Order: sequence, then C-alpha cells, then structure tokens
Amino acid sequence: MHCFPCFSTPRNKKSSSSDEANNNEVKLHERRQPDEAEQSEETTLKIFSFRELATATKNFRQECLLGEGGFGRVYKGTLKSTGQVVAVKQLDKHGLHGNKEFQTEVLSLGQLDHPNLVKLVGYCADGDQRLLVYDYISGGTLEDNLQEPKPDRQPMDWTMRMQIAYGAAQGLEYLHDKVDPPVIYRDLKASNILLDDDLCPKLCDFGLHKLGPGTGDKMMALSSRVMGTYGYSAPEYTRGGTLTTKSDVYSFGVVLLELITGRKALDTTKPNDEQNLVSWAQPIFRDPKRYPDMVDPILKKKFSERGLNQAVAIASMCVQEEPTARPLISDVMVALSFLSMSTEDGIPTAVPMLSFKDKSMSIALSRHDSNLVSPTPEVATEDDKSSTSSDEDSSTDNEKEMMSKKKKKKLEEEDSLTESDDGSDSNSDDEHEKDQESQPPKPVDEKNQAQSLKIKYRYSWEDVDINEGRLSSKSSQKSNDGGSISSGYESNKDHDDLPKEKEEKEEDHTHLEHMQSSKTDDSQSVYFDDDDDSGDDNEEVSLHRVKSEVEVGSFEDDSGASLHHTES
Ligand SMILES: Nc1ncnc2c1ncn2[C@@H]1O[C@H](COP(=O)(O)OP(=O)(O)OP(=O)(O)O)[C@@H](O)[C@H]1O
Repeated sequence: MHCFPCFSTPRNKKSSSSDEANNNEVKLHERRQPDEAEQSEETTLKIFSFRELATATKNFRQECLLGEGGFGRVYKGTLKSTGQVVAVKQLDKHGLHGNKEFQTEVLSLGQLDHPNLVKLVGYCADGDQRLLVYDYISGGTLEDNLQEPKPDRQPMDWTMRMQIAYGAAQGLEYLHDKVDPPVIYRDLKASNILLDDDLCPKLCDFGLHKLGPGTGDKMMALSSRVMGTYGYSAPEYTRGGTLTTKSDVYSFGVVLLELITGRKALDTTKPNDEQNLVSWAQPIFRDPKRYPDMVDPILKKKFSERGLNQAVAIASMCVQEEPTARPLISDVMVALSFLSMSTEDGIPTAVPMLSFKDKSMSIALSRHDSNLVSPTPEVATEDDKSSTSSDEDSSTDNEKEMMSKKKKKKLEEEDSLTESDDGSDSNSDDEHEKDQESQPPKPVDEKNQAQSLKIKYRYSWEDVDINEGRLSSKSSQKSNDGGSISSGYESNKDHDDLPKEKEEKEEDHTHLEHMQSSKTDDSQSVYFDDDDDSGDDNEEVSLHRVKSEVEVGSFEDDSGASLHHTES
C-alpha cells in the first residue's frame, strides 16, 4: 500500500536499496517538483539503529518523555553523532505494518518538506521497533501557548495569531496543493501545531495514519485516532462519511477560531452551550456587532476591527456544514497572508479581492467589510473573467500561462490609465501601448511584503444584493478628484439625492488606503503603488487600474456603512 504513489516509484524504491541503506542514509529523487520554491534535488532520511535512539533518549527515560499521543510516546533526545536535538516518536507496536510497508510509507513522509511542517529526520525499523525521528520544535504546541502561555512569554497579540494561522495554512496548502496526490491531514488541531522559538508554526503528525493498522481489531485500536479529534473533526467525517481536503479546511477553521477567541475547540469546563467552540460561535457569526465580544479578552481589545471581521468571515466559511461550501485552503492562505501583515497604527489590514481562485471567498469577505467589493464573473468582460475565474484550478499550465499573460496585459493597460489620472485623457490605444512600453512591470518583493505595506484594493464588479443596492456595472473607477472610489450600480433611489450621498460616501472612503501587495502567482493579482509611502495614506484614496466613471448612487451594507457608486 502506497501513501503517495507518485513518490513510490520504482526509482524511489530502488534508491532505498541496501547499498544506500548500508550507508545509513536513503536518498530519494522527487518525481514531481511542484514549483521552484519547493524544488529540492533530493531528500535525505537517516536510518537509525535502536541503540542510537536509546542512547539519544537516555534509554527512553521518563525525564525525556515529551508526551504520549495516539501513535505512541514521544521523547526528546540528542543524537550523539551530530549533537542534533530531536523528537523521537516510538510507535505503538500494536498493529504496525511490516518492515517493508513501513519503510515505504516513511520514505514517502520523508519527501514532504515545507517550512511549516515538522521535518522528519529519519527512522528506525529494528526488529519490531518502529521509531520516527523529527526535528525538535522547542516552543511547545499552539494549544499550550494559547491556553497556558509561559510566564516568560508575552501573550500572543493579534498579528502574531494571524501570522500563526497564515503559517499553518501554508503548511496545509502544501499538503493539499503541492503534493501529488494531495495529503489529507485528518487530525489538524492546536496540539498538532508546534511553534518554534520565533513562533513559526509547524504542523506535525501528518500522514501517520498510513503507518498504523489496516483492518479489524487493529483498526479499532486506533479508531479514535483515525476519526480525528472531537471538536475539530468535520461533521461529515464524524458521521463516518467521506474524508476530503475540505475536512481539513473545517479543522483549520476551528483552529482559527481558537486563535481569535482563545477558547478551546472543546471545553467541558464551560456551560453546556459553550462547550463546543463551533456551536457557540455559529449564532455570533450572523451578528457582526458581536464579533468583538468573541475575541480573546487577553488581547485587551487591541485588534483591527476590519481585520477581525475578515478573520471571523474566513473562520465561519471554513466551518460550514456543507463541505463544498468551504473555501480552498489556498484561498484561506491568501486571505490570511494579508491579515497577518503588521500594520501601522490605525491602518487596518484588508484583503484585495481579486486574489482568490474561488469567488465565494471574495464575496464572503466583502459582505463582512463594506469597503470591499467582490468580483462577479457574470458581469465581467471576457478578460475580467479570466482574472476572476474559479476554474483556474483545473486549467492546464498552458491555459494558466495564457490567463497570466492576459491578466498582465490588462493590468498594464489599467496602469497606463492610472498614470494619466492627472486629468489628461489617455483612453486611446496608442497611448496605452506607449505607456506600457515605458513602464516595465514592477518587481515583486515577496520577502518585504509585511511591514508598512498597505494593500491596494482592487475595486471591481459585483452583482450581489447588499440590502437595497444592486451593483451592475462592469467597471471600477477612480473619480476625477482622485479622492473617492466608485463602482457602478443601479440605484433604487432617486438620482436627485445623489450629490449629498456622494459627499457622505466620499468621507466614508477617506480611510481607504493606498495599498501595496507583493504576492503573486497565476492566480493572484498584484497591485503596487510605489508612490504612496508618503505617510498620508489615510488622507487620500488612490485607486489604480480603473476604467470609467459616471456617478449614479450609493447603497448601504449590513453594517450601515454606505458605498458610493458610479456607472459608465
Ligand atoms: N517534533 C517535536 N518537537 C517537540 N515536541 C514534540 C514533537 N513532536 C511531538 N512533540 C510533543 O510530544 C507530545 C506528544 O505528541 P503526539 O503528537 O504524539 O501526541 P499529541 O499531539 O499530544 O496527541 P495526538 O496523537 O492525539 O495528536 C506532544 O506534547 C507534543 O508537543
């Protein structure tokens, strides 16, 4: 039985032959190299003798015991040969696979390599002993850090929490999207997320179910393990149904809720109606005014309300009953990448709307934030559709490349429009081309994205009813005065009322910042605004990549804030 068929190629098996085993080292060549970031020529797993690990853990002494989970005990150890500190997981002997199967699965696990996964260093299959050796992660579990923070450590602030959520999402996204076939985690929870000294999250315990028993009594012995952990398991899974990547997304949503609230997924010390975190949170999801009340009191209200709204929106999407309604982890990851940015005082973080593969995420976020407008393929032009399609997943590389080129061209066109926002009319194609030539694409600096960056909203198109207002225009725009943002819609209101509403709305928009986003790939949009670092970001709104503008009206959203719209 192969855990990851693509890794279990004859070539891989060959590479674990006795020759290399004699060298006490197994070298594997990855058959699939997902993208440059994850490319690694080979993966090296060390094979340990039982004696080596006994020495490392002082003969598995109690004082070295880190804890015991569903698969066995975990000891802290120091490898004599290298001095490396490791965590040695001694798997329960009960029902384990034979040597060969074990080795196959372990070699597959050894190929998984991501900064947000605990790295498997090596293993031991000596007689009936099966042990796994991992990097030791010194900061404890996320659960402990949330529930019993160390006295010498500051409580985690909001940004740290979002950064942890973002890191965990990255690890999960790697398992779901970068490994072929996808690895379903099955048991994602706060106690399976370890933090290093810098609070970088690392997922552990993934893929271990494949090392356990297969059928009958043996299966029963680990049934609780196989069924995940109550409070975190998706409803369809606990009902004995299908396990999919969306089950992991549910568990991730629970972890995100724990980060927001500081509560446990399941807390039997609380009153009945508060014991299950998701059940407790469901009614609150429907009442945004109550969001601030659900935040961990230890944060002492130090969080951005917009960031909170969006974080709750993401969590509520993840824990939906219907698996298909849950977002892709890649979209969750993108949204969190923005929420996890450190922000300057008073400037909340928000998510640019065209970053998602699946429009449901942008629609959900825009419902929770009156300043965000989500795209709708129904009303978008062909070009627009290519940049907002939810089908990018399934497109071939060629299609992706074509879409990417289209997107790039479109953005360049829109940039050239923005460049001429000084009042000159630059709508002619000739001028666009000229502008494109004179403006090489701006570089993406992924590393430097967090600090002081503010996200430039991509105002786009929407066909979503928000109370009485209904958007219908195909374009987004920047007003002549450069200060207000408008998008077209059909107003139910008398147009005579508009000037006053416009005034009010423009005020509402003055807190929209210049934004600068640095993340991109084929499915993400990039907005740069290099000239907006003046420090006056709160005062002025700049919207790039706009098309046309004729003002029509405004509408109010759930929160009572109204947006101003124009129509071409
Ligand atoms: N790589 C590691 N570095 C440091 N500590 C670790 C490491 N792996 C596991 N631990 C610690 O060992 C203990 C037992 O871990 P294990 O994953 O076996 O069980 P668990 O997560 O407590 O339970 P479950 O099996 O239900 O997931 C936990 O406290 C965990 O924090």
